[in-house]
Amino acid sequence: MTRAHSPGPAIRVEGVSKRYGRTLALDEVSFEVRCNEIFALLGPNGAGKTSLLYILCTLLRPDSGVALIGEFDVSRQPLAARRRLGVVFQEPSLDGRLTVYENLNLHGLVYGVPRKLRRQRIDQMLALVELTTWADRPARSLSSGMKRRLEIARALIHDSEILLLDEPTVGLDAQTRDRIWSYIRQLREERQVTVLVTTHYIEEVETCDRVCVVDHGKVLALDKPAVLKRNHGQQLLRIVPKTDADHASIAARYAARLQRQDENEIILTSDDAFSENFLAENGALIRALSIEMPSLESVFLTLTGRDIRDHEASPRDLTKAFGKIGGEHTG
Ligand SMILES: Nc1ncnc2c1ncn2[C@@H]1O[C@H](COP(=O)(O)OP(=O)(O)OP(=O)(O)O)[C@@H](O)[C@H]1O
Repeated sequence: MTRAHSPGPAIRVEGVSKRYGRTLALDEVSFEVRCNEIFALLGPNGAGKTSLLYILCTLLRPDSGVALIGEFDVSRQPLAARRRLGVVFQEPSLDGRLTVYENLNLHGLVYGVPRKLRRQRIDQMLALVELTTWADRPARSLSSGMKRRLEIARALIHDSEILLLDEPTVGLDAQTRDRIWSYIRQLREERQVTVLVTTHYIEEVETCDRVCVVDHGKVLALDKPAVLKRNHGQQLLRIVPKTDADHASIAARYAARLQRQDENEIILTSDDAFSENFLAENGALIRALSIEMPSLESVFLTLTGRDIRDHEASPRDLTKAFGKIGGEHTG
């Protein structure tokens, strides 16, 4: 199936801000997503990605700024904007008692897809996400990876042009994550869908067309992965010193190159000659050392001063998850 795209961008966000009490979740965010691209919003937990997605899918109103889906303003024409969108949220939203087929059918009914077309699309989507043989099973009997595949299929039953995916692979094993990404790419090729995906898995954004790095509600950089690496990437040396005293002496001696340190590790900016000299001079002080070529991780570190690996779910995130389900709490 081919799709004729309108000439403008698929998504336009202009100066969007959103505040929860004292927390400024989005601070004048602006960017455009081109038709048919796979666009990643990369940022740690709490960066503002979900708030932005909620605004785009009309569940949350921005305090200021404008967000457009195609030519439709999400605040003024929410229904028209919504019809163009398929959304997969972080929290599963399938009805576990209904079968796989019924979940898809219900979605088609809600969006007013005529019966014959509904059947046809359900069959197509089930085939795409390889769930045809599961059509008559209750959704609750699926594994988490299969549920995520079903949610992606469901988001496309009303022939949405734009797919918003909030951390679609979070909590899934590596093989399932690869599979989900191959469906996403296939959708882009075969159905000319535009995909905006949020993630904090840096390796996943390598294959996206463009990456928007966000932190503390601000866009820090936006470009193709290769360009981000060229402009902001650094070769890094990750060093695990043997003792606390070794740690202190390395950190003091190379303060000018210090990117980040914690109790286990020191990260220095590097190049080939520096790495070689460092090892020759400090070999006796270190337990382990690894060289990282310019990567998106180093881009993130350079832009934010923080390591994206530090951001695992914390008790604060769990409290925030409560807020997302319904409660509003101020930070
Ligand atoms: N309902 C809410 N009430 C109060 N603060 C909130 C609420 N939802 C989000 N926040 C805060 O707004 C900021 C941005 O949160 P948001 O969920 O948009 O970030 P995120 O990048 O999507 O993170 P995650 O990956 O954890 O979903 C955070 O500081 C968060 O604590």
